[in-house]
Amino acid sequence: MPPPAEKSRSWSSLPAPHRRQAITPPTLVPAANPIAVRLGCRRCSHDAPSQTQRVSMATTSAYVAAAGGEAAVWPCRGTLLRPRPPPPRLAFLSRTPARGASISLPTGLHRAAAAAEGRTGMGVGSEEKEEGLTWLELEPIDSDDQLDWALAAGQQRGAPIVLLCSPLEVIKGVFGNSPASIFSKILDASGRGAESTDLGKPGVLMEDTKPRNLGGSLPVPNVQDLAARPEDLPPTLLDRYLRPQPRTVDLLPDAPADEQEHVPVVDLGRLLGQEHGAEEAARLRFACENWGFFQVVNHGIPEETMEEMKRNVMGFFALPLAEKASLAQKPGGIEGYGQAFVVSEEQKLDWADMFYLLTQPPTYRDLHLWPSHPSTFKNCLESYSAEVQRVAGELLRVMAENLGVRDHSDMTRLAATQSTRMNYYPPCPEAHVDRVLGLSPHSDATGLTLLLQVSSVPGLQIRRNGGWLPVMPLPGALLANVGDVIEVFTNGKYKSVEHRAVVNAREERMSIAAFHSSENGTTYGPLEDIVGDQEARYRSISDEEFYKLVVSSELDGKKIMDAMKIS
Ligand SMILES: O=C(O)CCC(=O)C(=O)O
Ligand SMILES: [Fe+2]
Repeated sequence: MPPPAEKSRSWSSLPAPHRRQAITPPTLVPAANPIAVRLGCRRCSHDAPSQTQRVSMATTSAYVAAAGGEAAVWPCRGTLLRPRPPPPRLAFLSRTPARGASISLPTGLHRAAAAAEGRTGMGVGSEEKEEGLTWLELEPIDSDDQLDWALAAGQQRGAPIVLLCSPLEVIKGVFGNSPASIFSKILDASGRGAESTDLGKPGVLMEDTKPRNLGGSLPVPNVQDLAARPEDLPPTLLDRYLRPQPRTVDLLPDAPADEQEHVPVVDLGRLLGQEHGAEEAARLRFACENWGFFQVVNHGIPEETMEEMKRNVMGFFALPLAEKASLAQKPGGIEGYGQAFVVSEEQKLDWADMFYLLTQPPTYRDLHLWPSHPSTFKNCLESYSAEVQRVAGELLRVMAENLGVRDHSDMTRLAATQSTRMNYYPPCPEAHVDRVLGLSPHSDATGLTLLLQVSSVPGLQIRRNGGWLPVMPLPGALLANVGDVIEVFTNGKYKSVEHRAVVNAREERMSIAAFHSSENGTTYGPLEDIVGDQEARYRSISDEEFYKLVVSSELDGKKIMDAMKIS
């Protein structure tokens, strides 16, 4: 669904109370307090009742990330922030388009101003009732002077400022100035200078969009529900799950039982350390070149975080169907509870349900779809997803080194976004188990996947030497695999590997796959440093075009890569 159209607003068109602030404009001095700057959006993906609330939702994650704080967010109902001490550095966060630049300040001051005018709340609605800091839009900025004014206002109030920006061309049009000079002004005003951050490059406007809707899947029955009453499964429906060929026939003929030990293991602690770094990097290179899959151990994610994530996912899938269904995918969208990649009534269906969420960066999240039960789910997913994203970034950096990519960010940008797919494979009636698959053969259409298996029930199989090799993750390990985007970036040097999930007659199985990719609005194509003087073997296309192709296709081996190859 397109975002709600924003009312066009300008400084002078604002109602008077917005402008009546007792601030002496502008004498910019280096700030004692850091100013949090967010290049972001003034819209939310949902219909908030007021502009103000949209802004407050959009700024939440910026503030939280900048302040290193915690937040509990209720879509359209306001935001409760529990700030922690300010961050050591200025943070540039992710970006989405909006019509104009604006600056936001904490609401307390607005409340004071509103109260002085005998008004209550300036349209903040339920936000007023929450304790703690909330955010309000202060003013749109549409000139250099106004920017100075707002920065000075922020300084005077010692308040964190959230700057919400438009796409690059709008900024250029409005300010007639280069974005870099605007941002260096902000950096100077913050007293932080041009420090770099983990989240972006200061002085560089990173133009971006919230993910566009790239399409969805045809609706399918809920498999957990079908599995709960197999006797009611009509033969015509069952037929949609039964594949022509028993799954056992294509198992690797001679796969020794212990073959899975050969899926390479990479020790992240060693990889990042001085002493064994080179040795471990060679292991990573070998895994990427020869397997496309490896297990990551010693990754630094606290065991408790992993275990809690598993408990929450189990708890979520154990909820009554009606409660899960309240988080169902919307028609034409992929995020939420349901299934993906079903594009025709004829195709064979997977014996599984999935719950899919955009998890990083925080501004990409649709918090409507984050479950309230189990009550720990949201916080847990928040911590888990950040940890996993860190691991992805670290692995990608060493991959860049291994590949001789000079600017590591060419690879590490593939950890900029993350989506999390929680898979639930119910037990399948014994009589059919051999002809039913939990997840059709596919390669992952993103950059790097990190998979956490929830229990010890086996199910994952990878394509190897012409057959299917069962893989059982080591306890506490994450299973990593190279996705299609890395295959394209590396011009085929690292290949994504087909895999599938089989089902079990008696036991349910769950897995949590975190897919990492670049921000929206980029191009996918072979990296120059890798192609060198050779031929590019894959086409370069926009990520949007790429993902539209992915979402509108049935999961079918490496079909997407075939479409990307230059023949
Ligand atoms: O459940 C599994 O082990 C595999 C999941 C997977 O491949 C996916 O979600 O893409
Ligand atoms: Fe996968």
